[in-house]
Amino acid sequence: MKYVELLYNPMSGNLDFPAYLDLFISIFQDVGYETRIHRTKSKEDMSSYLACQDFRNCSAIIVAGGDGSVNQAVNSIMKHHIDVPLGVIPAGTANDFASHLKLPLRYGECIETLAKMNVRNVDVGKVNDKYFINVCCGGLFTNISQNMDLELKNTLGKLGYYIKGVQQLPRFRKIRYRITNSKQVLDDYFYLFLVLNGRSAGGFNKLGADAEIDDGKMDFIGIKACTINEVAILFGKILIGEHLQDRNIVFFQDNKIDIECIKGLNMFRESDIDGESGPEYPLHIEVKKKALKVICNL
Ligand SMILES: Nc1ncnc2c1ncn2[C@@H]1O[C@H](COP(=O)(O)OP(=O)(O)OP(=O)(O)O)[C@@H](O)[C@H]1O
Repeated sequence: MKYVELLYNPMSGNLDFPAYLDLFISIFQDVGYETRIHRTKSKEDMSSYLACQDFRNCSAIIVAGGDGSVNQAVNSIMKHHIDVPLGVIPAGTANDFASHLKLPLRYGECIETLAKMNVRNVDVGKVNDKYFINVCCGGLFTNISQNMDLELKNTLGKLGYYIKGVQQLPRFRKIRYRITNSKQVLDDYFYLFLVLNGRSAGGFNKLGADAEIDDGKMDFIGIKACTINEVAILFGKILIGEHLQDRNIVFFQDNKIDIECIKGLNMFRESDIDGESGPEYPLHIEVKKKALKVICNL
C-alpha cells in the first residue's frame, strides 16, 4: 500500500494543526494513500526520526510546522540522501517556504493541493555544513526568531517579530563584512545582510528580486550602515518591495558567496538560517541547484 509520512510539530504557530489530522488522513485516503504519523517532540526528535526510518515505499514526507521545522526536515533529507518528495503544511508563524511554493495557507486547501502530488526539484542553499530553504542572514535582527518567547510568538504571530525588531533598534551597531562573490570583493560596514533562496523572509514577502525556484541563484541583500532616518525610509521601501534601488542597499545575485565578519564579531558570532541558529563565520554559501524534491503548486 502506498503511504505518506506526516510529521507535525505540535508547538508551531498557534497550535491548531492537530485538529486537522483526520482531515489529512481522509484526503490522502481518497487518493489511495495510507498515512503514517509522527508527532515530533523536539528538533532532535525530527532529525533522529528522519535519519533512522526506511522510506523505500514512502511517496512523500509531509511536514506540518513553520520554517524552523521545515529547515530541520530539509537538513535531514539532504544529509541522509532521502530520495522522497517533501510536502509542507504552513502551520507555523512565518511560512515563507510554503508561500514560495505557492501552497494555500488554509489547511484543508493545502492538504488537497499536496494530495495532487505535483513534484518539482527546487534549489536549496548550503552554508558551511548546514542547509537552508529561505534565508541565511547575519547582523542586526537576525536572532529575533531564535530568541523570541514562544507565547509572544504564538499569540502575536508575525507581529511579534516586528515588535521584537523595534526593541532592537537602540542596539544598532555597524558590522564590517568582507563579501566575495564570483565577480568582486566588497569590504564595507553593514547593519545586516540576507542571502535569499526565495523572495521572502520573516514574513516580508517582497524582499528579493523576482526569482525562480530552480534558477540556481541566490539574492544577496545588504543594508549598509547609514543614519536612523535613512533606515526608517528604507524599511518603508522594504514593505512595498521598492528597496533594491536604494543607495544604502547592496544587491547582487550569484550561486556562491563567501562572507567574513571583520569587525563586530563579539555581538554577532553566529548567522541565522531560516530562524534557527546558523554556522559561525566565515560563511561559505552556495546553491545546490534543484537538489530537493518538493510538492508544490507551481
Ligand atoms: N520538530 C519539533 N517538534 C516539536 N517541537 C519543536 C520542534 N522544533 C522546535 N520545537 C519547539 O517548538 C517551538 C517552535 O519551534 P520553531 O520556531 O522551530 O517552529 P516552527 O516550525 O518554525 O514554527 P513557528 O513558525 O511557529 O516558529 C519551540 O518552542 C521549539 O523548542
